[in-house]
Amino acid sequence: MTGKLLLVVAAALVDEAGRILITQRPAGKSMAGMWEFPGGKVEAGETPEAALCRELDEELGIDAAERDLIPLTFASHGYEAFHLLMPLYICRAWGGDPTPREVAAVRFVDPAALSTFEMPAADAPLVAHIQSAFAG
Ligand SMILES: Nc1nc2c([nH]c(=O)n2[C@H]2C[C@H](O)[C@@H](COP(=O)(O)OP(=O)(O)OP(=O)(O)O)O2)c(=O)[nH]1
Repeated sequence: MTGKLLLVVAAALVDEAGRILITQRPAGKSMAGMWEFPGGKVEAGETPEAALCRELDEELGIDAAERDLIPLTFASHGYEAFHLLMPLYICRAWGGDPTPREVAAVRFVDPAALSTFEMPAADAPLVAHIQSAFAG
């Protein structure tokens, strides 16, 4: 492996209609304009669940409880500069309305439509997993 292992946590927020929330990366960041699952890096001394609740608040202004984060799957992907390890949680309950804060845009989309959005390479297996798990 070249580079370091980077631990990032992410959530698939699911609304009552079964749609999944994705956020758009803002200009100035790596992979700007791409769509992804909300989340971010786990900081030193933080649990993955605490990091995810913090990121959901910072990025979307929503209040999620750790007990409402259900492990779904994970991504393990080698980027040029680092290897990404990213647990993905499902979350169906939170407080507040998701509002773009540190992200360019927020959308709820049908699982089948997820593949029409440009997402980071690491996310392809996650999208496939969600689509098969949510196939109606
Ligand atoms: N939140 C999130 N990050 C993802 C996804 N897929 C994926 O490859 N990533 C990568 C992008 C970033 O390199 C890293 C998340 O870091 P971050 O969101 O906390 O930090 P950042 O955008 O400021 O990172 P960067 O500009 O330094 O690359 O994980 C995803 O679905 N959601």
